[in-house]
Amino acid sequence: MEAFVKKQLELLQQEREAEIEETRAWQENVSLKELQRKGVCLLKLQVANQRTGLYGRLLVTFTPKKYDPEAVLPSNSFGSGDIVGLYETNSPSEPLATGIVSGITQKTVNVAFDESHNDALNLGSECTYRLLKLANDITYKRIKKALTSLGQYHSGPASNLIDVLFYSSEPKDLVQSRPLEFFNLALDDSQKAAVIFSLKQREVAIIHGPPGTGKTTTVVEIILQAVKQGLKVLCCAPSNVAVDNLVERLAVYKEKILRLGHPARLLQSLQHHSLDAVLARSDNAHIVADIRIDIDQTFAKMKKQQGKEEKRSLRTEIKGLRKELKEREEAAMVETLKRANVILATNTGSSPDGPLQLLPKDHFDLVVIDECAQALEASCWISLLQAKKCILAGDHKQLPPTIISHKAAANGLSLSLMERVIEKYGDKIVKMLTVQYRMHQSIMQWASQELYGGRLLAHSSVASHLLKDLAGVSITEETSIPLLLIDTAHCGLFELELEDEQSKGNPGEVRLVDLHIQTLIKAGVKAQDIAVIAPYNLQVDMLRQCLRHRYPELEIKSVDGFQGREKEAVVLSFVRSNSKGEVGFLGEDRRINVAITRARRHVAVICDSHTVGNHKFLKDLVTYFNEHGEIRSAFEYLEDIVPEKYSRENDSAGKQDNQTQKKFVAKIKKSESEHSSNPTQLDSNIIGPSDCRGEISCACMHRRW
Ligand SMILES: Nc1ncnc2c1ncn2[C@@H]1O[C@H](COP(=O)(O)OP(=O)(O)OP(=O)(O)O)[C@@H](O)[C@H]1O
Repeated sequence: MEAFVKKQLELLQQEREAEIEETRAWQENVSLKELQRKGVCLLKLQVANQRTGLYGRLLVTFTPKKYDPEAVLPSNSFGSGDIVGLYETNSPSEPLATGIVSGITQKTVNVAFDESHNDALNLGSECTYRLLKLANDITYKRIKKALTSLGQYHSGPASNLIDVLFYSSEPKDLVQSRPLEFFNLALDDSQKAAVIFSLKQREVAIIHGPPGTGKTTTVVEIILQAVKQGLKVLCCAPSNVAVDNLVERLAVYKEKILRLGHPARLLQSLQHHSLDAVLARSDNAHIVADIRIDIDQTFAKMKKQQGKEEKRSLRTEIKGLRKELKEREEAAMVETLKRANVILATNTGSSPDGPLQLLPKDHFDLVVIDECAQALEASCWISLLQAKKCILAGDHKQLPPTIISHKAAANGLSLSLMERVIEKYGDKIVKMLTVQYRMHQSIMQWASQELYGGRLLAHSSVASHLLKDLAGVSITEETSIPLLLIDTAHCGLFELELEDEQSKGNPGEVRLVDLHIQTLIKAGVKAQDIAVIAPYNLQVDMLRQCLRHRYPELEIKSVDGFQGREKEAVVLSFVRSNSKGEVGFLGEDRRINVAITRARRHVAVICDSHTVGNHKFLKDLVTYFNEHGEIRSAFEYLEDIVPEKYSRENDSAGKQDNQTQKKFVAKIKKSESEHSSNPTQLDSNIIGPSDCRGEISCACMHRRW
């Protein structure tokens, strides 16, 4: 364990340095205007409104400094929960304060500033300000602290758990428990088995939930059963979205739950479960509300005051009121925390230096970590040190946590706790869910064979569902097939080669995606039921530029950004098409698994089978589509393709013994004769290579891949 802690601390340091370096590299070398263009800075803002909100914080609404009330903010990447620095326009270096974005519209951005800051904050309505997105080092500090505590842990509630997770003792024999009465009567046998197994294990149980197998459904049942047994549960996940998902699902059962975390970061519909909201409903609430009114009134008085002395005295008064507010809230906090049966937070939000420090060390009986395979192991130790037993849920066959430092990732930072422990103990501690409720069986079968030992079964409600079965969708060729591959091999639709661009784009594939989307929409499939997914951010940008204005409800995202989601139809653009046969990070099996398994009824893959065929896993995918789906050549879609030279096509067509290749040769010949007499133009509505280049140069700076 000591060796693990030492190594993790080193790797974390490398990761932190890589992140700082990345941020510095693109922030230092560019002007503020350039930063605004890249979406990470908002210039010339004015204060439209400021009030005490979000449970005692100063909430400031900023708008563009223009006299036109219709003025909108420039396009930006600000989102709820982002940490931002507030600067005066004319003072370039130090921020006046840091805050958290609590909401953003086209015309306004709301920022919540904590009490410690807003004493000093005196924002004038005539001044102009800028907001800049900042890197967050709180997460690193908390993870580091947890690792240090793990290294120094001698005795406490988590002793046995630590021994098992670091292999100095075996997971203990099962303890007997009485037959369960399930809350959710629809659970399937594999889910029931996972619930029973998890409750019986003494130190650790793992729920392996392949895509769509009801992992969260199972975790919710486990939590409800644990509470029924009188246990206090701390439930975590690496992201706010995943935690909110659990809060939403548990709330249905009217369980006593409490969500920790800055209210600005929580889904609005769930804010009433937040600690701040529960406190606001506590017996102290009236007194607290009165103090808040006093704060607002004193604040308003202070702003009108001209005299320095009076201002200072009012500021002191505000400080005193805030102190009283805090003390009263803290007293109520202990009571609220103790009353809850399930406390939910992100991994880092469960830090014992937050509200949880008010609880006794042995308060929790069970820690549940959902989406554990996507979390840094070190971040899991923040909550794990607080209980004697843990249940981990996730799927280590999907994408691991995002790591910036390739070196740190290669040396073990991307290995999740879940994967590490499964490697050691295998079936002794794992139960896999085997019935999936998302995909048509042909879509599922590929993932099952390749990654899940052929153990997945499609539930009868989804096994043969197709797009044509959806209300309002007509029966066409496209809506009647679950698997379609549009092959660009030998069509000359190469990826862009740009020296200063790390990411990849492929304009030809953008056109093919567009045409396939048009076909689906024409058949009656709703844009909101379709996702377009590409592994590269540059391609995502290009696809958005081409499609967004026509189909605002179409979701276009990177693979990594779509993990955990599903859509009726998914169109994938694999992008890579080059003479060297390079597939880059498309060669990560887990990324392809996530991409394919987002689809419920239809998945269309657009790729160059010649290029991706150089990678075994991708080649097998193409073969699978060949055997179980429909394959079309890009020639069937684009009239204006100038085929590649015969030398390249000959060599692969001879090697790959499949019908597609034969089809292509025929197509190439046909197309060649047509093209020689009928050169066509690029459709002016469709993005072409020259349109894309402008977008590339301004979108690349903040991209990892
Ligand atoms: N036993 C069941 N009977 C019917 N439907 C179920 C069952 N279990 C899960 N589902 C459905 O399957 C879908 C996926 O469930 P859930 O969100 O729990 O899965 P998940 O594994 O957490 O998802 P993801 O793969 O996105 O992580 C939901 O629509 C859920 O209602």
